[in-house]
Amino acid sequence: MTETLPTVDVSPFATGAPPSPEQDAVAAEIDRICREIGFFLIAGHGVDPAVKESMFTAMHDFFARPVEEKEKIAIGRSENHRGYVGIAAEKSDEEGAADLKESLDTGGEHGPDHPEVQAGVPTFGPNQWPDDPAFRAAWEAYRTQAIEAAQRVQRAMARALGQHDEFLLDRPGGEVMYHLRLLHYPPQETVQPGPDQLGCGAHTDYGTVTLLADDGVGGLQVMTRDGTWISVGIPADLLVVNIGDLMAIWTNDRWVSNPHRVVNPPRTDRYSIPLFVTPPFHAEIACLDSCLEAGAEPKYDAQEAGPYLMSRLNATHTYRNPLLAEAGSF
Ligand SMILES: O=C(O)CCC(=O)C(=O)O
Ligand SMILES: [Fe+2]
Repeated sequence: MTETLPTVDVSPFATGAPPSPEQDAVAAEIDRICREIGFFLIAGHGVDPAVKESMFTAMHDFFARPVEEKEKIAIGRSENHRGYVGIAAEKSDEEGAADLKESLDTGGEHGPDHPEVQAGVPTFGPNQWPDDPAFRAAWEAYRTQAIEAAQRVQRAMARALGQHDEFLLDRPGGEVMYHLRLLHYPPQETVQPGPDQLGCGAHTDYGTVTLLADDGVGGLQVMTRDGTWISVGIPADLLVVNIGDLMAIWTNDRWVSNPHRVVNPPRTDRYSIPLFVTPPFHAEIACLDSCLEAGAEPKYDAQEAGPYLMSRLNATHTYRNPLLAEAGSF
């Protein structure tokens, strides 16, 4: 069954907007939705449709290249988790089969003088670029606008949680991390899924929030709090926002980090672009007082954001974990 997720207009939280009653209404609406399902659609995100379209065009061109060319920028050549991940080189569901998707992982572009690079923080450093000048221009334009959209959402969420508006954007422990992932799911006929094999196995996201654009082909499925899988369609002018594990820890599960997965479409390719937002590498994530009901205990141990992220990447990527590859079905 395809469901329509609720839509929230986040434009009142545009960078520089003065405080307004509309903002309070947006924050209250997000709180109401995320208590039930940690997935919703956003309008008023500020991403120009032409900028999004150019990003999809550039990624189509990249994924259409021969695999040997894509492997020249393989993620295993990067010391900071950026580059190409081939088909079946990741297990989003550690217990399940390998993912039938390929990706190009990108993050902030950090030179050798960046303090976090100097400090050897493993999520900071240079990207590996496709050999295509148009790619980088399209990427820069899209990433800038997607980050602005994610910041609108983070301000609204901070307000909803009774914190000051910049709470999620300005944490001790470094810079908020924005990891832009370009994903390609080939058609079922091409990849021939094994039994229970998916484009992206069931998983929860690891960070604070994820902002997702897709090409309208469909295939994303979300598990609701009561354990039912629903298929989610994404209207062309909207983006999806979903809650990740660190936000569930911060809110003591007031907001849900839903398992979700992707099925390879029949007879057509699917392309999607998640922007993963993770708190600063050294930020301590512990249950917020505003989310702890009287007499209740925190459900989760506090986590340091970066090491939590790395533990999840180590558990799911073959290039980080040779044992995972040996475990079979890769
Ligand atoms: O491709 C999608 O729609 C979702 C991908 C996803 O869930 C992920 O990369 O974490
Ligand atoms: Fe995900």
